[in-house]
Amino acid sequence: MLDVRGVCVRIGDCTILDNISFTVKKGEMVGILGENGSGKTTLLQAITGVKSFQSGDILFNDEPLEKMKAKQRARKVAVLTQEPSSSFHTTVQSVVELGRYPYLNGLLPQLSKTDRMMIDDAMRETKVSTLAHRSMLTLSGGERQRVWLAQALAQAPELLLLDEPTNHLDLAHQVALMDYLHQQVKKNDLTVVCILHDVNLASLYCDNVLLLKEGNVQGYGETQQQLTSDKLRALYGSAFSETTEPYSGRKQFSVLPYYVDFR
Ligand SMILES: Nc1ncnc2c1ncn2[C@@H]1O[C@H](COP(=O)(O)OP(=O)(O)OP(=O)(O)O)[C@@H](O)[C@H]1O
Repeated sequence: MLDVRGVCVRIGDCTILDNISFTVKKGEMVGILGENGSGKTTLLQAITGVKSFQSGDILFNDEPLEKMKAKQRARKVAVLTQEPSSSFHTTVQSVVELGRYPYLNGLLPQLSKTDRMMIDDAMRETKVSTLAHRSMLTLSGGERQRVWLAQALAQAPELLLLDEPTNHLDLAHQVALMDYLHQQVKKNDLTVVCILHDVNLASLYCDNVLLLKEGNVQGYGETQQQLTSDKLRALYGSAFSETTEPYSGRKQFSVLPYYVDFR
C-alpha cells in the first residue's frame, strides 16, 4: 500500500532524512518512534507532499503520491497534524464537514445523504457530537484534537497519518482513541501510520514500528521484536526496564531515573 524508497530530505546543508525505506501493508498499524528532532514529522510531511524530498520515491498502491491530484490524494490519505490551526471562529460541525470536501463536485457543492452519515459517524466515534455547535475557539486541547480526528475520519481515507494523536488527551481518551484506530485497522482494513512518543501505547497497538534516529532508520519490523530495552536505550539515550503486560502479553517499558542503578 505505502512504499517509501530511499527518501532523503535536505534543508540547506542539513540532512534531515537520510535514505529512508519502509513498506506498510494494507490493514497494518505502524508506529514511528524516535527522540525529538529525529525527523518523524518531516517523514510524514514528505509522505503528504508538504515537504519536498530530494531523492527517493513514495508510492501509494504503486503510484507516486506526489503525482496525484490534491483531491484524488485526499480521498486516499488523511492527515492529522501535530498542531492543526484552530485560531478561527468556526463550529465543530463545519470543521468535520470539511472532511467530505474531497468528495464534493460542482460550483455549489452540497453534502449528500452519505456525506452526512459519514460526518455523523465520525463525530459519534470521536465523541464530539454534543460539541457540534460550539466554536473551535471554546474547546479544550483534547476536545479540539478529537474534532480534527473526526474530520480525518469523515474523509474516509485508506491511509490515515497521525502526528502524535494522543497529544492533549487524558489516559482514558488515549486508550479510547487507540482502541478505535485498532478496531478500524482490524475490521475495516484501514491503514494507520502514527507518530507516538508513548512506547507503551506503540507496544500495545502497533503491528510494526519504525525507529528513527537523527534522520536514519535504526530498525523497522514487528513491534515486539523491535522494542527491546537495549534498542530503546540506543534510540532515546535513556535506560529502560521491561515487563510483560499480563493480559495482552505485550512488552511494557519504564524509563529509569538517574538514581536507579540499572547495570
Ligand atoms: N525548515 C527547517 N529548517 C531547518 N531545520 C529544520 C526545518 N524543518 C525541520 N528542521 C529540523 O529537522 C529536524 C527534524 O524535525 P522534525 O520536526 O521532523 O522532528 P520530529 O522527530 O518530528 O521532532 P519532535 O518529536 O520534536 O516533534 C529537527 O532538527 C528540526 O529542527
